[in-house]
Amino acid sequence: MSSHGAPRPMTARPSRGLSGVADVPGDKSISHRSLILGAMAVGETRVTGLLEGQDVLDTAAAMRAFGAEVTRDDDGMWRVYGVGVGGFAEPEQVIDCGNSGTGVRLIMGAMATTPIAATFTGDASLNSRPMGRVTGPLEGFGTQAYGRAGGRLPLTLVGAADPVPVDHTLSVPSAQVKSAVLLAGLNAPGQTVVRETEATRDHTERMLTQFGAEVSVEREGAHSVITLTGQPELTPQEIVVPRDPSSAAFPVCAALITDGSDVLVPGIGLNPTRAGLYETLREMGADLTYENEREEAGEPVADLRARFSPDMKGIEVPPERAASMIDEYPILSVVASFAGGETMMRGVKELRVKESDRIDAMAKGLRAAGVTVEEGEDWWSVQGRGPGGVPGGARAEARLDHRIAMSFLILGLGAQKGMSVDDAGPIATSFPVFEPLMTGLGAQFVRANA
Ligand SMILES: O=C(O)C1=C[C@@H](OP(=O)(O)O)[C@@H](O)[C@H](O)C1
Ligand SMILES: C=C(OP(=O)(O)O)C(=O)O
Repeated sequence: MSSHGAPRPMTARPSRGLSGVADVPGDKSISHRSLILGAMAVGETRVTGLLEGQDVLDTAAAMRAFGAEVTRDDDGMWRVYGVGVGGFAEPEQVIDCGNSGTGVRLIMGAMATTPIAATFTGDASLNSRPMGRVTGPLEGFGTQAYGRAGGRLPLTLVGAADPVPVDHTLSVPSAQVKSAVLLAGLNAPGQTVVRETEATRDHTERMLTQFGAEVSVEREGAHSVITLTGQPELTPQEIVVPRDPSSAAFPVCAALITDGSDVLVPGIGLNPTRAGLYETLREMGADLTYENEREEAGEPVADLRARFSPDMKGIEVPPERAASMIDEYPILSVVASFAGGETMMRGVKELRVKESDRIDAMAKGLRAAGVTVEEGEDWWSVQGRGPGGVPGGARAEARLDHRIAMSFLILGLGAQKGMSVDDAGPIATSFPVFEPLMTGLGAQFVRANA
């Protein structure tokens, strides 16, 4: 939903000795896909562990608007009664995807090859993000797109009546674009091909296979050719959503930078296309261990244990790792502020087109907190001040961006004078229990400015 309500300022006070078990919610990427593919299957898909963040709730509402029945049992299990590939009905109202790039881009793909029209909108953040990267390849199927300048939302799509499959090479490393094309390919006869030169998260490919679609992936290094055979009948599934590694990053990083901490974050999905942050933290010298490594619902999973790590050193993050940790750069820059020496992050221009320009948002807030940051279009660097060396005591702008709000609140736990954000409201889009979960570990948060 685009109405966001009054801003909710919040302050994090210096905190030490965070401890306990942090049960983070389900993976956001997998949650969106469960609802969308459930809606495109014939019959009832059941989903447990679905993330009940606003982004995913908006996708659930959108699936209802396209004709699927989506319900939640009292025990938290979600049921999706799908209408089949090509079975979407024309929505009567505008589809409001709120703050969610994943939601709107995947749903546009899912409807693009059904002969119906739909108009999409979102909040001020989403309506400023580029959509041409998705509507361009969708036009190859015969879909028509009418958006604002630069392909921005609000935007109307008219689905192709006689779709032709496409062979698309991604021009940006984006799982959202890849997924939109594959979902559109579901209702095109013949083979839809997506080629990527940098590996991005592969949840769509995995889940399409799980639902019974024919998908082949040929890999050579980071290059992949993904081929989907169109017009399958998708079989409903029982899905158990693993816990989100992108949300787990916040309690893990809080433990690393606050004196005396020891936190366990169980059952975290460690799909290699998502786990880049944890590799990076270990290279920096973080006391971070994987316990009880196992497989759950076809995804590698482990319990993460993070302890206060006063000896972390800045590193040069390999650019080829960027896609596997793209949402984690804001919180990495916070950890880098408490490490010794420089952390250099290159190949990250995609950060400029997320919910906010994340390089600019973090650079401004970190500088206000007393940290030196340099930046160029495609890179940024942070000069670490060592454990206990970050002054803090400033107020950062969240810019309708959940990850920016959470990152500065975590910074405040380790900074000398804490840290405030002007609006913690956006956190509910991806991590609705962030505040109780963190305070349960011993973090001190105060609503309104302290
Ligand atoms: O496919 C997905 O679920 C996502 C892909 C990424 O976006 P891009 O595809 O734009 O890189 C990521 O930033 C987003 O949070 C979730
Ligand atoms: C970029 C993100 O989400 P989305 O693109 O779905 O809005 C994110 O969650 O960090």
